[in-house]
Order: sequence, then structure tokens, then C-alpha cells
Amino acid sequence: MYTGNNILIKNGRLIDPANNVDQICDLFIKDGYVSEIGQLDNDCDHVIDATGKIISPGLIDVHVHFREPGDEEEETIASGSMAAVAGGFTSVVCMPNTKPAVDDATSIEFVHRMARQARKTFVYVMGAITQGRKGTDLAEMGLMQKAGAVGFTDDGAGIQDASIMTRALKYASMLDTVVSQHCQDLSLGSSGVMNSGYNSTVLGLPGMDPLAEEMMLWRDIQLVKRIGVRYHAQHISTAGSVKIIREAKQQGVPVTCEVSPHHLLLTDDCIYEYDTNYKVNPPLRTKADIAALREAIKEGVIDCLATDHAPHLKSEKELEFLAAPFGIASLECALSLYVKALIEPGIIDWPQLLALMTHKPASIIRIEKGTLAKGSIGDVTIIDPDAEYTINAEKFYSKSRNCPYHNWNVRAKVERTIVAGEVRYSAD
Ligand SMILES: NC(=O)N[C@@H](CC(=O)O)C(=O)O
Ligand SMILES: [Zn+2]
Ligand SMILES: [Zn+2]
Repeated sequence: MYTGNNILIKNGRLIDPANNVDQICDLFIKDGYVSEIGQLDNDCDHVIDATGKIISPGLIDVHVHFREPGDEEEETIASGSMAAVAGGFTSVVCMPNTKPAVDDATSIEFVHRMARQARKTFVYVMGAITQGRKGTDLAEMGLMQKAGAVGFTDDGAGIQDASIMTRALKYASMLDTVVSQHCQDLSLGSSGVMNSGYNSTVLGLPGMDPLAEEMMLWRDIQLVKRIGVRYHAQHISTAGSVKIIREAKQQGVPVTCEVSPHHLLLTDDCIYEYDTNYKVNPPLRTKADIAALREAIKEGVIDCLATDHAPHLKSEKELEFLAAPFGIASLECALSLYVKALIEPGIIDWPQLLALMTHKPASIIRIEKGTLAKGSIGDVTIIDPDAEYTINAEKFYSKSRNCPYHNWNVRAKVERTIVAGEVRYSAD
């Protein structure tokens, strides 16, 4: 008989990067919180044998798109939450580019309410920087923060106007919050659909200049230096961006950044058949960019990994390349993709990977999560690092199927996802 909320996880490789822990042991979760770690013999009805498995703090993704309100046929907060736990994520941060945009306190509360009802993963929200994400008038950032917004972004677009960005950064500084930017200067071209270069020329498709990303990133860093505010660069994709961030960090600028799985694994060579599942913003770049991003991860220049899970309808992705929407759905296979990109080639090891997916993203949005220290919330992901499987997008809990990794053979399977001491996902 099941008599309570307690779970005993036995004999796993417990990796808690925040506390430099990497050892075979047991973990006891009591009433939703981490209660004991060690060789345990607690009396418990719910025992999970984790022999050969990794016990990790619940994974955290600071960049996902759930499409509610507005495009519920693509993803709802409930379907996205289920996809999250299936991917091992116990906390995600929703972007505000819904319809309407999340640009006021009521909308923030709406997302929280739907997430509570879904009762899968913890869902945090970033509010829009500008009203309706139009880039012209600041939204009520203070009120949204009071309602629980963990940061601000107009993701899908960057703030083009430097004076608006200055005002946003000053407000954010006052509120001690983080501004998250999608770096893309549209004055260098707003009609591009893929990386500009040899492939875009051959395919006859309008290109997106790497400089459009780097120019906005560089501009923002100058503003951040002057104002003094936490700034996060979303989904950076070019070798040039790595260089800008590395230099800014050397100068002590409070900048952080994330990288998405597709920018570590795919290049614009993939677009030769005009498959729109490879259409994403920022676009897939080149082998040299992948090498620079991987090297930056090894060096510690990248602060976290984030999926930028961007679900879209099949009917929209079936449009011609020029007209199809940008985005890749990857929440449910992200961990395996990072393993392929970073662990298999020997760039980083498991503790380093998990740091980039747990306490490091937690510190960017300042939530007290991402560790298994005694007293922490019972958010745990159990991973079989050796399990091999084939990604099957048709079986995703996500409502969308726009996944270029369908049929890929990968490693590392999420076995169980425990959120606040409750098993919310189980692979079998
Ligand atoms: N990344 C994408 O290609 N698309 C995102 C928007 C974004 O993250 O910029 C989306 O909302 O679909
Ligand atoms: Zn973006
Ligand atoms: Zn995004």
C-alpha cells in the first residue's frame, strides 16, 4: 500500500554539480523535499532502484514556447508540461510570444494557473518587455514581476530601438531582474529565412547575416556596461557572438548566455531539400560556428543549455520554405541531443553537462533550485546514461511534430521525473 509522499531512490550515481557531489548513494525524499543522502535503509513503500542510473537535480530549461493562449492546437501549457517532464525537465520558463503576448500581470497569472492545473512541471514565465511585443512602449514590468515574472524578453524579436532598450535595461536594473534578448538587428535584413552564405546563394533563399545577431549583442553589452543590469543572450549561434560574450565576461560585464541543441548539431547544409523542420531562428549556421560554440561550452563561456522548444503545426511547416514558421520542437529529446553534441565527442562530462542544465540556469532566473542538497525541493531526474533508443517524434507528448531529429539513434534516456516529491513521469 502507498502510504505517503516519501520516495527512496537506491544505489544511483548521484550527481549534484552545485555541491560537487558525484557518488554512488541513496536519496530519500520526504514530504516533497530532499531529506537524506547516503547509504540509507529507511522504511519506505516507494523504492526506486537506480542501479546504473544517474540521479540528477531536476533539469531546468529557461527557454520554451508553449502556445497558450492563442495557438492551443500547437501546444497547450498542459501538453508542453507533459513534454517537459518526459524530457526530464522539472522547471521550464515560458516565453511571452503567445497571442496575445504575455505583457501584463493577469497573463502571467493565467500561465501559472494553467500550469498548476496541469500538475506536471514547474512553469515560470518571462513577461514581454514591450506592450504587445511591438518594440515601442514598455510593458508594466514591475507589475509583472510582482505577479511572478522571472525576467523579461520580446523573444521572437529583439528590441530594435536602442533608446527603448536603454529604458528597459534601466527598469530591469531598478527591479533587479534579468533582460533576455533575442539578438537580431532587423536593419540588416528582415526577410531572411536561413543563414546567409554559400548555401543560401545556391538554394536561392534570402539569407540572415551572422552580423545581425552580433551587432545587437555588441550594442546591448555597451548599454549593459553603462547601466549595470543582468543581461541574458538567448540562443546564440555564431562564432562571433562567442567572442563578444567571452570578452564581455573578461571585463566583468554581468552577461550570461544560452545555446540550443540545434546550434550544436545541425548546419545550413541540412537545408538542401528545403525541409522546413530545419527552419529556425537564429538559423542553423556552419561547422565553424558549431565548433566555436562547443569550445565555448568546454571553456565555461556558455552559462546554460536551453531548448528553445518551438512547436508548430504540421500544416504550417508544410508551407514552402519562405512562408513556413521558424522553430524546432525538442523538449522530449533535448538531453540525448546534448549528450550527442557534448558528451560523446568528449567535450564535457556528465557533471559538467548537468551543471549547464540545473543550477546554472536556476541562477540566471534566480530560483532556489537545481541542487539536491538536504532541504531542497524534491525535483529529481533519473537518467539511464547508456540506454540507446530511436527518437520517434510521432510519440511525443508535445502536440507538435516539427522535429528534425525524428529517427535519430541516440543515448541517455529519462527514466523518471520527480517533481516536488511526486513521480510525474515514468518511462515504463
Ligand atoms: N526559435 C524559433 O525559431 N522560433 C520561436 C521564436 C524565437 O525563439 O525566436 C517561436 O516562437 O517559434
Ligand atoms: Zn528567439
Ligand atoms: Zn524562443
